Amino acid sequence: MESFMKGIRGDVPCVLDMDPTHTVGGGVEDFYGEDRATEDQLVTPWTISVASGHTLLRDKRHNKGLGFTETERDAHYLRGLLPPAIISQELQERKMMKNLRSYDVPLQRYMAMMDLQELLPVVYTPTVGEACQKYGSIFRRPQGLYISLKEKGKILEVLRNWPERSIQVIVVTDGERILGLGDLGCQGMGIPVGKLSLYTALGGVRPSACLPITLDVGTNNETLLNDEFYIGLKQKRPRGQEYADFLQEFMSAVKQSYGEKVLIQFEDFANHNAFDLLAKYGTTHLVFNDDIQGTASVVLAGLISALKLIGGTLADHTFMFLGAGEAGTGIAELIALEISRQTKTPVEETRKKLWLVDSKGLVVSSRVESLQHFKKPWAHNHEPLKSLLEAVKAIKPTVLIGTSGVGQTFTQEVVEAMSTFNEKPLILALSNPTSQAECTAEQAYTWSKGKAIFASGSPFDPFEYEGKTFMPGQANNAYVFPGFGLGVIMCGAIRVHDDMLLAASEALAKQVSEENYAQGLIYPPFTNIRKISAQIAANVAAKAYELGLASRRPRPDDLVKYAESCMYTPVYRNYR
Ligand SMILES: O=C([O-])CC(=O)C(=O)O
Ligand SMILES: [Mg+2]
Repeated sequence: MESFMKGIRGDVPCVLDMDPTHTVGGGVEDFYGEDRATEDQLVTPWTISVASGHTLLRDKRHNKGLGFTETERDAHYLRGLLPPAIISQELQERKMMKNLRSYDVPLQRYMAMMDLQELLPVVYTPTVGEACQKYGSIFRRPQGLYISLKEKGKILEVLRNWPERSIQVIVVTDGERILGLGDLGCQGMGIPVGKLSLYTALGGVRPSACLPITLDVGTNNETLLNDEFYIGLKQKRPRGQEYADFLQEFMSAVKQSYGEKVLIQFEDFANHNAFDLLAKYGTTHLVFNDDIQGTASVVLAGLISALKLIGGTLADHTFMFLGAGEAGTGIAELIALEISRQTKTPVEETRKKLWLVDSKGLVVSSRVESLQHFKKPWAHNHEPLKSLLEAVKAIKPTVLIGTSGVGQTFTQEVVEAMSTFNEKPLILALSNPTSQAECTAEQAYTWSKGKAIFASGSPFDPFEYEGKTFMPGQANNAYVFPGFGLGVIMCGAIRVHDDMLLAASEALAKQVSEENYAQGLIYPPFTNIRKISAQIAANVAAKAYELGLASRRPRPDDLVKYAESCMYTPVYRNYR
């Protein structure tokens, strides 16, 4: 079986190629749990067979549709099962794109692409948000692995039902805070599926090595609980020990199944679990929280490159956040860390340049007793202020960052105030999807009279203001997590370290060209993302080696080349 797997995958030179013996500490080598079988412990007699004929056409990993050559049609019993034309992969892609573009409604495009996610650049924010909201009614065929409270005590067995054994990246959500849309329960599955599609499309991680997981622990969303089409458990979310035990079982089962070096990306958990999970499993597993760490790394990159446009060093600026949750505090902490490194000042000092505003107003020291633990480091000395506008006027930030998950909260007054004391106010409206953006590109440019440098989490079209075209950037964690993940797995990292996030930011910021700056862009265009991901992967891996956290030896000399050689491309392989 091993040689068979090498045979079908061996045509792309890549260390990520599944050598089933490559992991430590897990059950990877014992793919089917056969070694653990006893009279009481029964095992499933899994088999692997070579697909041909009708079965081959229905196997989405190997099917090429009309792309099968004459020889392959003979060799694989396909004669008669396909019409006679042979259509190249390139032509198939063109046909697919033409069909997709013929749909006017983005959600229809999403549904058309659900069948094809491994091969095409994928649907992401904003449509994935709508897809999650309507997942119950658009549900066609399952994607990803659903692990619900019903499977408590049996999670290891559920993992075994997944058809792939060699997993390198897991994106897991419990659906409690899907983008800025709130608790979507089990329907959050669109997010891990979408994120992993980007892992493949943007970061070149092999699709079969990606595992999307939704932990269904119920939902507190009354609409879903009363929806006859809801696909998840109809019960309220447990808190405390029951939740912690379930997560513990999951995390242990993952390690046991896939080993020490599988990357587990936490996605769209609610604040009250996200920080604790990251802290708890950060020391025992290879975990990464995209909303806290990925977003932070992308925003820091944007800030580093924005300095070329707004001048000064990071330490010269004053930052204000609306929203003191995962993204807000995550970004703030990474900026404070970078300033601390640059200025050799303790992070406790550098944090004072960053101000957070939450739903109760400015985060200040007089509120410290009642603050959630992740907000406490940001409670600076200042009189209490109730609104963002008051806070902006009092603190006069140079950079305003929206991470509130609430749309239309950067009002005209706020943007105008930012423009009175800043030559070029930097305004980042990061909440997703578009409906939750703190302001639109059009509003930022119009209200600032064309002064703002603007980027947002979800994409906005270029906007023309007084004869000039403004290009909004997309400050979305999608710039970093695919390359970051590739970097981590290609060097066999065993833990994620904050310095690896800084390394990713620096690599991304370096990719912004003079031409981009001239257009007011603080991020490089997404069209070059595979190249960018390779640079990020290389820088992250270099840092992991430097920190002694990389287990793959010897260290490749040219990490960029190595990253590129590790990237999977969806081209049809030739069959014997
Ligand atoms: O998914 C996205 O577009 C960015 C993200 O992580 C979030 O908003 O939670
Ligand atoms: Mg997210």
